[in-house]
Amino acid sequence: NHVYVHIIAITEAQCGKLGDKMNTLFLDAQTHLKAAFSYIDISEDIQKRLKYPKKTTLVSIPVRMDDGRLEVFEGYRVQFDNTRGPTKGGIRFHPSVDLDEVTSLSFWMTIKCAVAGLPFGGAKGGITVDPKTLSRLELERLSRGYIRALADVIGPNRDIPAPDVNTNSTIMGWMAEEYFEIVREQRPDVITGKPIHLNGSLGREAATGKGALYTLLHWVKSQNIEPENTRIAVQGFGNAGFHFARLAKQAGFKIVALSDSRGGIYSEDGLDPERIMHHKKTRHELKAMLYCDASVCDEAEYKQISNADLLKQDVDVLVLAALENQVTEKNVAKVKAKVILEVANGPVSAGADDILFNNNITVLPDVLVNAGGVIVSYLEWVQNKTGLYWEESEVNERLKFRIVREAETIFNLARDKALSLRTAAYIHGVARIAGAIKEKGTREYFQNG
Ligand SMILES: NC(=O)C1=CN([C@@H]2O[C@H](COP(=O)(O)OP(=O)(O)OC[C@H]3O[C@@H](n4cnc5c(N)ncnc54)[C@H](O)[C@@H]3O)[C@@H](O)[C@H]2O)C=CC1
Ligand SMILES: O=C(O)CCC(=O)C(=O)O
Repeated sequence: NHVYVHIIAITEAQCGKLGDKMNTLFLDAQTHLKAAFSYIDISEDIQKRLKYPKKTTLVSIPVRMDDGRLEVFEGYRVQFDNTRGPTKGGIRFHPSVDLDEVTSLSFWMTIKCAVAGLPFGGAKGGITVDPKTLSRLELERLSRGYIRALADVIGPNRDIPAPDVNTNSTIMGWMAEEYFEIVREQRPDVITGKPIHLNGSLGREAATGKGALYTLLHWVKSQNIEPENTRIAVQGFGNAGFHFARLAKQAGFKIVALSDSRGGIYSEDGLDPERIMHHKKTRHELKAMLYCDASVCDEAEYKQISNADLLKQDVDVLVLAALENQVTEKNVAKVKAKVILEVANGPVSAGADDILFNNNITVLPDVLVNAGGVIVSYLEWVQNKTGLYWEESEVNERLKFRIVREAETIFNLARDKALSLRTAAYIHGVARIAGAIKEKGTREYFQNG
């Protein structure tokens, strides 16, 4: 029965019916594609091609648990489109991972890699698991099992995974090592986001947050706004949210609210993300800051807020750096921020996005804002392929150059055509994908076999 459900799910994903059946994220994500199509001269064939994931793989991963039990986990890898190059995208470990979510994330990766001008298509993977319930050895066995199950599907010139929610450089290191064992060859270019000691790139850890900051800085400059006069609330205090908050404070912005999955804190005087991360690491929750002695923390007054409260803060910029569908038609009316910075993938639903546009709230879109991660992953892949490793400053320069260049194009397009920044970003990315599909010739589209 279990296998049967998997086969049905794959068939439906391949037939593009996934959205209709599950009626959720993938269908919502595709709305932006439709909006972009109306501004581009793009054939019906190409439009149709972009609605279907190219390849969907579902695997079961048996793991021997520490107490001797065998547990079987569900794993996914969706390779959405590889017209512009090998597919690329992270691996998520989370209880909510399912085919709908992974397909949507693989679609966003396809648009993002094109927006960033990288020679990659898009993919995403995941395992339905709460990694917090596993021991370190169970986590390693699960990570290695994922690669054993998918070794034929990924590859340095085929599909290159990377970290996403609840995965990190350590897990990428285990995965890369497992792949080397299978292919009997050292191929560091098979996975990015690896530890520095295992041929990872300097700068990858902070790249997503840093890219988001470069995009925001370019935006405030275009609007003649000073960082010092800009108050920010950040939802999500993991890899992307923490590095963004840390670097934004350094750049002069005032971070007044932060949250993680267990709740948030607010301070009118401004928060220090590095100090808060230190407390989170020792006490395992961001709110630990609330209980700590003022002499250990600092003089600021902290107030506890809920995740829902964070979204309603009267700030200049609301940064969404957690999961998808955080601002929807249900809560969008409560958003008071003037700008939303989408560091997470898909944090604003399509319906909410339209309302925000009509209310003159600027949304800086995920496919541009969080592209810093995959841009530095690309730089890691290039370094692995050439064997020549760069200084961190060189990596950061290349990241900045690329993301600011694409941001400038998108900001100009949105201004000239009076479009939302998201529609402009999709037009920019989809035009590159459509160009590649067209140049590839007609074999796939007009002939059998
Ligand atoms: N890590 C990377 O390089 C990239 C990550 N992203 C996206 O950024 C987002 C965050 O990813 P990471 O930082 O890597 O994951 P992470 O696992 O390091 O951190 C996620 C954070 O979100 C928090 N969170 C979860 N649910 C929440 C809620 N309802 N309210 C507030 N906080 C909540 C968690 O407690 C955690 O602090 C995801 O959408 C991911 O796809 C995008 C591009 C690259
Ligand atoms: O670094 C990468 O290859 C992909 C990161 C990712 O999963 C994302 O941008 O959502």
